[in-house]
This record gives sequence, C-alpha cells and structure tokens, in this order.
Amino acid sequence: MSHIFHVMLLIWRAQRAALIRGTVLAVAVLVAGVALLGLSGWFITAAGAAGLAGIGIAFNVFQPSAGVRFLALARTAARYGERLLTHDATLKSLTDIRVRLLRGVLGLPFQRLARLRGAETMNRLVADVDALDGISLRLFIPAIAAATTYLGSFLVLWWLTDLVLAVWIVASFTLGTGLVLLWTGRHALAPSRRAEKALQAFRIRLIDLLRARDDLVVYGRLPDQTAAVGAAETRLRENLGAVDRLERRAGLMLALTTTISAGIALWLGGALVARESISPAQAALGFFAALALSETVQPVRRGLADLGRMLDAARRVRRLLPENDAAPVAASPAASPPRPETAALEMSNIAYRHPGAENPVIEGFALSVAPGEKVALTGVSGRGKSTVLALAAGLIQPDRGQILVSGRPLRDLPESQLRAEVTYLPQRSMLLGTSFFDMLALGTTELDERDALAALEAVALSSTVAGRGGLHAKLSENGAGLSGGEQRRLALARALLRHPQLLLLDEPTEGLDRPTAIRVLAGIRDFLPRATLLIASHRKAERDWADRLIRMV
Ligand SMILES: Nc1ncnc2c1ncn2[C@@H]1O[C@H](COP(=O)(O)OP(=O)(O)OP(=O)(O)O)[C@@H](O)[C@H]1O
Repeated sequence: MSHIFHVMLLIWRAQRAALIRGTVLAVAVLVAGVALLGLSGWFITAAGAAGLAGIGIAFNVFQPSAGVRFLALARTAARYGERLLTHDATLKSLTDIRVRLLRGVLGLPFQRLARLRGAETMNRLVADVDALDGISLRLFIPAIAAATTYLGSFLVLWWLTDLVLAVWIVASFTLGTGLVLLWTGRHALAPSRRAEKALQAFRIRLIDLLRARDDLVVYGRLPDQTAAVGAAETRLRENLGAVDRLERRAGLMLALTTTISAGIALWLGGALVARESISPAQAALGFFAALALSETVQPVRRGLADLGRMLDAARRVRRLLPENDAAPVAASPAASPPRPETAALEMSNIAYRHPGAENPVIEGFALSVAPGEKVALTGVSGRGKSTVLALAAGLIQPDRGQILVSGRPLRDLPESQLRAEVTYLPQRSMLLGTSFFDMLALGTTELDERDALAALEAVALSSTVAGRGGLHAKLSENGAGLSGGEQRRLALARALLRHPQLLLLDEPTEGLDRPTAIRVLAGIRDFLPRATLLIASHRKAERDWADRLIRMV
C-alpha cells in the first residue's frame, strides 16, 4: 500500500491547488445529493401532513421548492466542476510522472538499460501510468468526499432530527459500506492483478510476434506464438469478467446495506414520531437522507475492484522513478580543452567485470592511441574488444584503472563534451526515422545536405541513396527496407557526421564484401582526416588498413 500512498503524494504535490478545489466540489456533490433527497422527503411529507391537518393553505411551498431546485442545480454544477478539475489535475500529474519515469529509465546505468526490453518498457510508460489515474479519481478523492459527507450528515441529522436516528444512519452506513468495500478489495485483488499481467503479456507477445515474424515463420513457430497471444487475451477476458462479477456483487451488497439501513431508519423514525420526539416530516428527512447516502461509495467500489492493478502499477512505477529528481542537477564542470601533446586515448591498468559475471572480462588492460592514429583491436571472439570500446565511450565505468581522453580523465568530462569529442558505433545500431536524411540527422541537430551526401559517399552508399529516390525519399520505418550491409553503412555515416576527434568502431565492415570494405575504410579516413580511430576487428581488410594492431589475449 505504501506505493499507492507514494504515488498519491506525487499526484497531490504536482497539482495541489486544483485537487483541493476538486475534492471540495466532490464533497459538495455528495452533500447536495443527500440534502436534495432529504429535503424532498421532508417537503412531500410536511406538505401532506399540513393538507391532512387542513392547514395546507398556510404551508409555505416556495422556500422548500426553491431549496430543491437550488440543490439540484448546485449538484449538477458541482459535479461538472469536480470532473473538470480532478480529471484535468490528475492527467496533468500523470504526464509529469510519465516524463519523470522516462527520465528515470534513460538515466539507468548502461547495462540495465541494455537489458530492458522495448515492449516491456513501453508497457511501463503507457499502461502502468494509465493505471495510476484511479488512485486519485476512484480511491482517494471519493473516499475523502464520502468520509466528509458521513460526518456532515451525522451532524446535520442530529441537529434536524434526533441523535439516535443520526447515529443509526451514519453508523450503519459506515460499517456496512466499510465491510462491503473491504470484501471487494480483498477478493478483487488477485483477478485484477491477473488481468493486468495478462494484458502486459498480450502486448509483449504481440509485439514479439510482429517483430520476429520472419524467424517465427522460418522455424515454424508462428502458430505457437499466435496461440500464446490468444491465450493471454483469453486470460485477460476471464479475469476482467471475474472483476466485473465481483463489482456487481459488491453493488448488490451495497444496495442491501442501503435497504436495511433506510428500512430501519424508517422504523426508528416511526417510533420517534410515536413518542413525539420528532415530526413525521423529520422522520421522512432521515429516511430519504439514508437512501441518498448510498451514492457516496459507488466510485470507491470501482476503485477497489481495480486495486490489484493499481498496486502493481504503483510499485513498478515507483521502482523506476528517479529517487530525488527534484534536487538541482549538479553544475557540470567547465569544459576543458584537449591537450594536443598527449595521447588521444590512454587506458591504464583497467579491470572490468560485467554485472552478474563471475570473472572480470578484462584485467590489467592498457592501451595508448596517438592523435590521428588508426588502431585495430584484435583477438578471439569474446575476448573483450567491444567491452574496451564501451569503456572508452564512457558507457560503462571500469572497476579499476584510469581512462584519459586527450589527457583528461574521462569520468571528469561533461557529458556534452564527451559526446562531442567521442563517437562510438556499436556492432548493432538502431536507425530511427523514415528517410535517409532523418536517419542521419539523429547524430547532428543541424544536418547540412552536402555534408550528408559526402558522408554517404564515404561509406559507398551514394548510388544506393540515389537509386531509392534521394536523401528525403520515404523508406520503411527504422531502415527495414535496407540490406544489412546498407543499414550498417548508414549507421557508420551517421557516426562520421558527428565529426568526432575519437571514433570508436565495432567491426565497421562486417558483412561487406572485401572491395566495398576497403572502399569504406578509405572513405572513413578521407571524411575524418585528423580523427583518431580505434576499431574492434576480425577482418584482414581492417587489419591492413590500421597503422597498428593491439592484440587482446
Ligand atoms: N552485459 C554483459 N553481461 C555479462 N557478460 C557480458 C556482457 N556483455 C558482454 N559480456 C561477456 O563479456 C565477454 C566479452 O564480450 P565482448 O563483446 O567485449 O567481446 P568481443 O571481443 O567484442 O567479442 P566479439 O568479437 O564476438 O564481438 C564475452 O564473454 C561476453 O559474453
């Protein structure tokens, strides 16, 4: 439950003023409803009694009927204002939470980020945050409004009728509805959780099916995956059905509570009238107020039916939210200029162990690359070449040792300066966008077309781009309509366009035929004549191109 309170606190803090106003209006809606029915009952009974007594002519019908009209209108207006304020404030708070969550996800350490599954993260950001709206709209605000209305009704009924009648009505409602709501929350917890899990499974399996469709067809697993999607959907429907049934049962029990409470209030009112403690009209007021109190807990019923979904969503969201993102961001140290007389990249006595791995992948590793040098890192697969590049790019931190970029400790470089000076092309990169231009523009905010064409020429892609209709021609999303080699070269061109001083390339010509590989390697140097180049390599063409080889053993 602490997660739900924490999320409610976040929602409340972000939109405090609007939520206070909305809650006041929610109380006004319920109070006006109870007063409306109570006054109507009193009015009809009092008018009837006056008629029976033969003094109907003297009975003032105008004031009570004006009161009824006022309360009806006030209730409608308050309901409108309450919906507007609370929904608007909650949705704004959730937008805020979603942005903070995104910031939290993006701020995760590189290794954790690499382990996140796209579909799952998408679910967190969309479905989980959506589930949180019920915490304020269907739990806290209606619960506060109902409690306030019970207290107010007790005081007003005591004042206008009799203490015994007031105690009975409010106590029976508090106890009755409290028990029904507890029952609903307890029984709906499991199916509501299962429904949410099934929904997440449905989405993830469907996204996996769409993404891996070709592999699933090749391995004959498409029917299995389709069946898995269908099974998740069936589970979702079954559990949603269970939640709905529970909610209906809770509705029935609430109706029974109202009937018993109002029935006994009628009997008690009659007894009090017989003892001449109150008038019949006052007894009617009590009875009708009791009937109206049933309205107070309807929204909470729906909220409690969804409690399991909200609890799980709140727990997951809280885990990913940055702990204290309200704290001011520490000022970045001033950017320091490179020292030209030093090595472009120097790594000394580096040790690194991947999280969860038993042994360090590299231990006591050292390397020095002079400015403008082309160095190839070689070694058998799994020796740690990509790990060295990720360390040099500052994506992971060494457990021991020091990394200097142009003589400055890498960990002291401000992020923006590091990214401006060092670019890393991993083995697998993602192309974002739907045209060559869009895909290249990820690396450079103000991309110049001439520069883009020059980079494409450097990676031997000019004719491909021209053949596909030019830089701005529409392509399948994320480069899906390009060959594997074309996709890699496009990612390489994107890296070149950042004009880094140090370019780290992980097997840049993998998948290319030898003549194209040689052409691309020459193009890299032509495009960046002064840059320092460190590449992880398995190919002879790359080793021949390099000025020096560093063999990892
Ligand atoms: N995130 C990770 N968690 C645990 N182990 C990892 C992780 N990333 C890499 N490894 C392991 O670290 C070792 C070095 O991996 P790395 O990718 O650096 O090797 P590599 O020399 O570049 O290999 P290749 O030539 O096949 O690309 C491998 O055994 C790999 O399984």
